[in-house]
Amino acid sequence: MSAAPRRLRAMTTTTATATTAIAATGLRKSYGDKTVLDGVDLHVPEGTVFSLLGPNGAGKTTAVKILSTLITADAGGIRIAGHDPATHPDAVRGAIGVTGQFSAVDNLITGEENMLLMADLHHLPRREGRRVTDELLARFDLTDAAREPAAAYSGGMRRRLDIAMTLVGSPRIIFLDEPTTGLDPRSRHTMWHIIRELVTDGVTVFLTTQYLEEADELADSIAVLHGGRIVAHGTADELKRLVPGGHVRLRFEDPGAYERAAGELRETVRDDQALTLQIPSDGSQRELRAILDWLDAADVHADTLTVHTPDLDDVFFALTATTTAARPSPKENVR
Ligand SMILES: Nc1ncnc2c1ncn2[C@@H]1O[C@H](COP(=O)(O)OP(=O)(O)OP(=O)(O)O)[C@@H](O)[C@H]1O
Repeated sequence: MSAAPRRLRAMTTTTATATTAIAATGLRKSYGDKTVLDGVDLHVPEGTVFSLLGPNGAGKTTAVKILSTLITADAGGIRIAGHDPATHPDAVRGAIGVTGQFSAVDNLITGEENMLLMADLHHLPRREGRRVTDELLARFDLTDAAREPAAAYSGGMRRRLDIAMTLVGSPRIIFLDEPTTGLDPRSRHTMWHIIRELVTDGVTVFLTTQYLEEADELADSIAVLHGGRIVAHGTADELKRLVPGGHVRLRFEDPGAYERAAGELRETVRDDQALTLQIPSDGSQRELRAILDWLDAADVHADTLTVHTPDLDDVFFALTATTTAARPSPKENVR
């Protein structure tokens, strides 16, 4: 985990009086007889990264659309940068930027033209628009490609241009709806770097993501949306403490040693194909020593021993288990 979120976490937990950038209470939204948001409360202090997690169809985009004035809630109170979107939508729009799953980039014109168009939309004087465009294109490593049509950009470049366009209006709050979906690992890391820089500049980031690792890396605070409600809320570390799942994994190359160990050890989860045993453990030195002592005493030789502490994936799948299919990660492919 990076140093920046830790620093921010410490800051947000100690600064109880921090100004609130985004607040929602009792947010409700239904489409026909389908209730998507069923009384959602959110609180995001200024200058922090908040991540809304939830399985597909949980209502994350709906929440972003409501908070960013694109649609209205059926009920609930909202304050964005101190403004009520129901009564002062323009004030809210002036304070926020939104980068959705569907890009605002016009593929038929160049990156530079997209930026200048955005500067015009924000009524920036010509020279100021030019300056901001050049500065942002340089910041997002797009200067060399500035005069190429956006259609020729890679997915990562287009996503960077999209965020650069959002920043033309200098928003203090940015909604990023799945900003790294479909990006390769390198582009994803670049995006994470951009998000961290935004926060360093004091911008508040509201992030929805399908990648738990992304929330773990970036977010000061995480809420899990499920069944229309926030089912858990806290820092990544707080959420990880909610679920058991720590274990030590022993892997054997010799089937005989594996069988002997499996026969002796109680409370293990066997994987007969991979010849691994999973022993519940908090990963403490005391428990590891006990396992090693037992292996020595039983004269059993494990080829590898790895310690697994619960991660956000464990939390997510535990909290959203009722409608989410079995966890696909190969590391959970244990019988
Ligand atoms: N305009 C609409 N009319 C009817 N139903 C809608 C509308 N918009 C969203 N929904 C439904 O509301 C639910 C929540 O959708 P939403 O897009 O907010 O979920 P999400 O958490 O962002 O999902 P994903 O991760 O797949 O993007 C879904 O069941 C969706 O089909």
